[in-house]
Amino acid sequence: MSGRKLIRNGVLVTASDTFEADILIENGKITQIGMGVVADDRTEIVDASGCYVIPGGIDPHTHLDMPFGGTVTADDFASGTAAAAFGGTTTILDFCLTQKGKPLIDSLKEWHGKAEGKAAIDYGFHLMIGEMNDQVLEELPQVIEEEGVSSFKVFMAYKNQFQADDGILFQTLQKAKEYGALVMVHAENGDVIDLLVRQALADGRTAPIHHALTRPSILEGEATGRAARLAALADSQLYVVHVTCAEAVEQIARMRDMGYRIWGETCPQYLTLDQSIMDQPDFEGAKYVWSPPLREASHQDVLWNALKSGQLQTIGSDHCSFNFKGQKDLGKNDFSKIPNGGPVIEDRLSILYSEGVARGRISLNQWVDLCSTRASKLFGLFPQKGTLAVGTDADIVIFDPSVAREISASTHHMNVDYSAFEGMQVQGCPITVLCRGDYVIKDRQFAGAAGAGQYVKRAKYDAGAPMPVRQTVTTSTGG
Ligand SMILES: NC(=O)NCCC(=O)O
Ligand SMILES: [Zn+2]
Ligand SMILES: [Zn+2]
Repeated sequence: MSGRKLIRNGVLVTASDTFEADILIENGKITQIGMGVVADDRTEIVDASGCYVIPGGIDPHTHLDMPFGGTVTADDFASGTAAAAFGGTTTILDFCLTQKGKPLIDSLKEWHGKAEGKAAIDYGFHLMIGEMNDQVLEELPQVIEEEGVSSFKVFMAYKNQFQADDGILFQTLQKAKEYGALVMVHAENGDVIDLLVRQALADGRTAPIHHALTRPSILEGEATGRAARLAALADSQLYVVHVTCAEAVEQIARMRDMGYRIWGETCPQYLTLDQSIMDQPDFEGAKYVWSPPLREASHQDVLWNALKSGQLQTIGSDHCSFNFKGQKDLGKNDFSKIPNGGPVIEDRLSILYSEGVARGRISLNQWVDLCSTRASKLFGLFPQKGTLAVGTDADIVIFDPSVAREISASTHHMNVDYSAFEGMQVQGCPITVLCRGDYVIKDRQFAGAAGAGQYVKRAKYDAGAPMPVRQTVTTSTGG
């Protein structure tokens, strides 16, 4: 159990407030917040002068130790969660893959086995739904009630691999409404993409840029709109992961305007990188193969505006790292064989602060909401995590906005041989990170332990609480 700590002289930032106060931590919880909190001689004083003190980041979208594209992600729960902590994240929600015919509970056991003894920060799981039958229907209530897994993921893409059909998605939405869960979708039209990919390869278009060109934004918009309408029909809630483009934002905004419970996440890569980076010589573009793909630069303004106006509500990393050498090069002669995904878990908060807050695109409080609080509320972690309040877990980041640094693979802590953001100058850095009152990062050094992270059972989705606010900002469709 963590000792007593008193964080002094910092500026506390929550999703709603910014104020000067001390924070007392006892037995892993916040027990006092106020000015002039008195410390006894057993209390360690942690000085946060010149820094923001924020709730630990919650990354709602990670893939650690995940088999994909004929290989396994470079980061497991040890390296991935340590890197997350360096970046100011204290809880991740990782995607547990399932297999047809295999009990859901067995897949969850497998994912527990990957995380236990390795995770340095707290973690929970989303569960993939790839089929719908009597066994799945029977297991769903147990997954929610006993396992504390209250979010399901349905892939509308990756044909012949993870893709589910509309019937499976619709029934998952119906059951989520009935039992109190949130359905997450990877929204791209997998059938049409599969055809476009086969046509490109038959024409000899094999380079990484063709990954992006065969997954046009209109197919993300179409799938997003389809999923949102199925959710509306089921009177259920929907969370669209990794939104990349104006067409998808427009669909989400329209349905939210009508009062539907539709939520959207985007990621640092879509806010800062554009498709042109994939068209480099020497197969360099493979480093930036994500699905959905990077878009033309014009989509970035739409995404920033959507974050600012509340049309998109969360930032996930979609961390899914593969080494350039030995993994990405599986697709040297065929872009469709390049493992999809990239390393982002460590850079999420810093990029959002630097490109968002420091450049005046979002407020400090929005930064905290996007990177922590909103995910906590949507995924059944609130108020235990995602805010600074008496009685909550002491998951706390001391963030120094005055530190200027350069992102680089030579200094990052992810177990991968390149950085997607190599050379990017960022303002601000997490200095000290506490998870339930224990140091994970102290003065920018790792001070945690593999296995110290705990599994968090999550509450059911609360349909009553987070209804969308009517939007007043209109979105450009990007042409
Ligand atoms: N996004 C990506 O390219 N890889 C991770 C798997 C997914 O989220 O679709
Ligand atoms: Zn996805
Ligand atoms: Zn993902």
